[in-house]
Amino acid sequence: MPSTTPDVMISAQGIHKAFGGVEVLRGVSLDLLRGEVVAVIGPSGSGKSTFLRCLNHLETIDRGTIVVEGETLARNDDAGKAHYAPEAQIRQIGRKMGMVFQSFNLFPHLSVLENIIEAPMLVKKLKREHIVPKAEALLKKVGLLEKRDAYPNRLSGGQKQRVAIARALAMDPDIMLFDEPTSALDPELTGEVLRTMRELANEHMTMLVVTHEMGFAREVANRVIFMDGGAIVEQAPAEAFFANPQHERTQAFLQNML
Ligand SMILES: Nc1ncnc2c1ncn2[C@@H]1O[C@H](COP(=O)(O)OP(=O)(O)OP(=O)(O)O)[C@@H](O)[C@H]1O
Repeated sequence: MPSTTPDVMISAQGIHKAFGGVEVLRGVSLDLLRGEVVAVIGPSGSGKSTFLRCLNHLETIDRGTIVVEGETLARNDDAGKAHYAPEAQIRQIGRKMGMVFQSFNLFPHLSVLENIIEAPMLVKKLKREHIVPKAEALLKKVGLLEKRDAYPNRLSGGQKQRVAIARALAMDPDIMLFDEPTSALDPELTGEVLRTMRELANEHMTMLVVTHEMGFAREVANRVIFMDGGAIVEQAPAEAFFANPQHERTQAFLQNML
């Protein structure tokens, strides 16, 4: 049974997903708790991004249950196939989660400020004068207020990613999902993005982070999940995970990464 207590922000149970007959998620289950920072690590192709994208309905699942803050996004029907909530409910559930992508996905034809206020105005129907001060406060928070009127092509990768984080936060999500947020950045630019994420974690934002940054997983995450071959092989509190990995596949992976 999926857990629906209020402190479980996302409950995903027995998630299966195949692309063209190849199963890339083989019964993945995870409860993400309020205020938790969970890092999902694992080799390339292990299904980490696909799992994250399923939670946010960027991919549909074949089988399993996804409950977000007590609201069911998908659950198995009598035939054991995933059945989704009606479209309006899917959209409402989607708004509980902010997503940050590896490739930033900023609108190139909009200024930094316009990128941030676009969704609150279009989706939440907020008035411009209401959302602009908030957008400016978010830009200040990510250290980019002076870039308010710049266009994305004038920003570094790290700056773009911080704008993308501010943009996601402007929708007031309860949960932030990060899909390899620093993988497209030059090494010297990852620190500024990780710092912003660390600040969010310190403010007790609930975060699920697919990452190759072992330092971030070790220092910021409360819990680390290791995926391999479309399944969760091992999970533990971050300190225990790195100090004493139990599974030999985890040990081999960490040996390569650290
Ligand atoms: N849209 C898609 N169509 C077909 N196959 C896909 C699609 N998306 C992902 N896959 C495949 O699913 C598998 C899991 O991919 P996924 O991106 O989830 O892995 P990952 O663990 O996030 O890897 P990486 O760390 O390299 O990003 C891979 O074999 C990938 O090629």
